[in-house]
Amino acid sequence: MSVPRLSIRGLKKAFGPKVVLDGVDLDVAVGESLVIIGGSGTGKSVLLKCILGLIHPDSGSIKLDGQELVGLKGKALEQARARFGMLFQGGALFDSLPVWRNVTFALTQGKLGAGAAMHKIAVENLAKVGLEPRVADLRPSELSGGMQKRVALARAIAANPEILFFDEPTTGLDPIRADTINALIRQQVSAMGATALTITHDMASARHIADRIAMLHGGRILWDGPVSQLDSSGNAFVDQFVHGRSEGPITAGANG
Ligand SMILES: Nc1ncnc2c1ncn2[C@@H]1O[C@H](COP(=O)(O)OP(=O)(O)OP(=O)(O)O)[C@@H](O)[C@H]1O
Repeated sequence: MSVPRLSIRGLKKAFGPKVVLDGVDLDVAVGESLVIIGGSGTGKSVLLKCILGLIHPDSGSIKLDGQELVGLKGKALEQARARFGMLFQGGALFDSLPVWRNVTFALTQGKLGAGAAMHKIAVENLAKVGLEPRVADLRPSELSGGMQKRVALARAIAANPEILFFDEPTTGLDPIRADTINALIRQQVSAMGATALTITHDMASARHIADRIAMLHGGRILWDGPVSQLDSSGNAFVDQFVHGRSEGPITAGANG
């Protein structure tokens, strides 16, 4: 078997007495789109932040192509992160910068300069997400929520990363705009041959984006399988979550 692009073993993280991750094991294969589902407060964001190196886990391992990420610092961490593209919840665009500067932010590391070349790259990436060239010169605040998400997606893909992370990519969008974003994510991930890891509690989005789904609950991955098996998982927790039932083994408020 080939080495997974991302391999997580025994990952633990607690904040004081509150155990959030309690031994997460998860592999993401090269070119696979994996979606992590789970209720509010189950630790999806904490897991993502551990992978991105924004939170230090208490123990466990996160390997990228076999290389340990936990404990990486300085240049080595920067090099690993350069392979990542990220779409943050809410877009996280800079309103003080025009759209084209936002899209090329990772390429310029926030520095100004190389204007014409960067503008061209921004326009090319905006086209990939269905936005016209004129959008490049607008400010994020002049765009609708759906357009802002597209700009954020253009920014995530602009540096041609090998691994894309999507944090609640459809939050705040109506179902039609959400579906457009899901389709664009699917399309771009395939076109780039990238590996994708998404966290969401939007089941429509999960079904659309995923090759494989993993459910985080009680600090662990309690089920993972192909999206085609989601409705026949035979797991009462997955069933309850997927169908949004209030009755079942998951109790509301259990995770804070
Ligand atoms: N820096 C922190 N300090 C203390 N507690 C934290 C910190 N970050 C997260 N937590 C706690 O960890 C738990 C998991 O939070 P997390 O944001 O990962 O949940 P989530 O699954 O992403 O939820 P949602 O779907 O609502 O975004 C929560 O109880 C949260 O309060």
